Amino acid sequence: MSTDILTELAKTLEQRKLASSDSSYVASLHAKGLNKILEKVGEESIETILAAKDAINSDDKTHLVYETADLWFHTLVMLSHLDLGPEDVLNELARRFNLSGLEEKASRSQ
Ligand SMILES: N=c1c2ncn([C@@H]3O[C@H](COP(=O)(O)OP(=O)(O)OP(=O)(O)O)[C@@H](O)[C@H]3O)c2ncn1[C@@H]1O[C@H](COP(=O)(O)O)[C@@H](O)[C@H]1O
Repeated sequence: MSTDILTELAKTLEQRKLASSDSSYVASLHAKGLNKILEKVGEESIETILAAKDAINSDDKTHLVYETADLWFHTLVMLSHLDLGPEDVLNELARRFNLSGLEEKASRSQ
């Protein structure tokens, strides 16, 4: 489920590169260009940091999850704009995980 949604969302983001910017937020970001997309990544990063600071003294971490989703979403738009996708980042994380030997340790402990 979790990686499926990344894959499906990435497909939609790719399609939005060719869509009209009138009715699509993502198409409007692509049309405005990389600097606008990076501006959004920066804004969402700050909002995520502030939400994390609030979350430390709260039982309700919903706002932090919401802001993190905004941040992940805008980084996916950034990757798509540069002809990359979530699989590139997931492959890199998998490479690091395998390098560290954690995968082997995790399967032994199951
Ligand atoms: N997951 C998202 C998603 N998350 C956040 N957002 C938008 O990201 C924006 C970020 O919030 P802000 O408050 O900063 O936005 P804003 O003030 O409208 O933006 P700016 O004018 O500052 O750029 C909001 O407009 C949100 O609606 C998203 N917009 C779209 N998606 C997905 O992308 C798909 C394609 O979207 P469209 O291109 O709009 O069809 C959708 O089906 C969704 O699955």
